[in-house]
Amino acid sequence: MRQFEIAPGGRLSGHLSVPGDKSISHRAIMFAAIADGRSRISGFLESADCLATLRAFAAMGVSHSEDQGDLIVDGVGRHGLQKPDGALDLGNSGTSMRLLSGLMAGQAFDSVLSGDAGLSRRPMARVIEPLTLMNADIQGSEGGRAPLQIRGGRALAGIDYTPPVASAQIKSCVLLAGLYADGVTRVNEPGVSRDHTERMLGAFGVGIERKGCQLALAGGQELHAFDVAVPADLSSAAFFMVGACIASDSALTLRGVGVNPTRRGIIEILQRMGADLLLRDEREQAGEPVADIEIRSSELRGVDIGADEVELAIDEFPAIFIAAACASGTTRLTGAAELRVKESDRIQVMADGLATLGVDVSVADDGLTIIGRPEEYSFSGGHVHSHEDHRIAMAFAMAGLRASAPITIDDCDFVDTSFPGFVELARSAGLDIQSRGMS
Ligand SMILES: O=C(O)C1=C[C@@H](OP(=O)(O)O)[C@@H](O)[C@H](O)C1
Ligand SMILES: C=C(OP(=O)(O)O)C(=O)O
Repeated sequence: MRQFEIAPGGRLSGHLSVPGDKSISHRAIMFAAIADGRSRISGFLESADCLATLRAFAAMGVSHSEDQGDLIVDGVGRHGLQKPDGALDLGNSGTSMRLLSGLMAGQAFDSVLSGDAGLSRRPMARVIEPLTLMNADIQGSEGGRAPLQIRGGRALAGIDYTPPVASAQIKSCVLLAGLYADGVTRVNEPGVSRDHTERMLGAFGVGIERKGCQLALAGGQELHAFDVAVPADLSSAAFFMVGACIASDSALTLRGVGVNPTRRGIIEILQRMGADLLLRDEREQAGEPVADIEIRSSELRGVDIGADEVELAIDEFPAIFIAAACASGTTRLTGAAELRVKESDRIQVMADGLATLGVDVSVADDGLTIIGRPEEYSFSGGHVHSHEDHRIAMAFAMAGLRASAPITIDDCDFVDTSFPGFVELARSAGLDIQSRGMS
């Protein structure tokens, strides 16, 4: 397993392009695969998670190729997927498993969705339940975990469903099954969640209607090829945004980052904390809002973050906690129990790492409280465990910028699930980071 070693101090500067958006890359493959015709995907994220999705469709007879750095996918149509030879191994990727479960429920053939040890610990009852209501035959192993066994050839029926938590993965799963169902499928969102599925289904020619918090999609619609231009991933940019805020004498521009309103909670939270952060040249790219983000060293202050903001910044909390530890005053997060069921228990694992680095932190069931240390060295050095969670590893890497001694981080191979090239990009921006050990 690779380990990161970060020498203390440093500043971040320059113009950076972080890799493509993971959520949008997954959806681009899935929708292009079941569309009629050839789609071109530029800016596709070649991370382990998205490559797992790509391999799953290749195993179902969807061919792809590369042209001038773009990914070309030859769609097979809504009913053109073929039975794969074995289980579809989705690695560490929750998005692949939950969205594919909806798609597989509508196929004529049986399938098995499996994943690595981390993915096999994550809750899948949240997709098994609505799919079962739609008359799918889907079985998890004990406690509703992967592997998922899905029987094909079922007549699915549209449902009117309210998920128990705001989740783009549950919403997208139900809508994808809805494409194969008789009648209309309705999802009532209990809170705002990222809307990439709705935007991209629309771009592929699917009629999907929103009335307030309800989405409605009629079954039986065909998708038509579309060229997707994937923006840079705000969730990857988040580490550099926080790094530039907390390091002295720093100024970064992050180019072409997705700033979808259902995803940009971190921008609002950092601005509320006093970050010197500006969006430049806001524009639209293949149906998604994009901007350049300029960010400079900032004197941050602690804030309260409540349930209504959680899903808008769901993957950015590890980075936000690092910012909070460098702020003056206290940051309190509530309503964030969902963080406990990501690649790791991101509340406990971050709290443990922060405590190791000398930060005063207390944990509640649904959040945590961090008492910031705005002094020059907000963190001591120390040895932090990422628990095989990419976002934990990258967040603690940025803590090195305000540490008094070296920080080492375990289990960093998983960074490749979302951010291949993180170490090289961070070094080019000024972080003194080394990656050691075998992958
Ligand atoms: O739909 C997606 O692409 C994702 C949705 C989020 O999960 P939930 O929707 O379950 O909160 C997020 O944590 C995940 O990284 C990607
Ligand atoms: C939660 C994440 O991804 P997934 O659910 O796709 O594993 C993430 O990338 O932070």
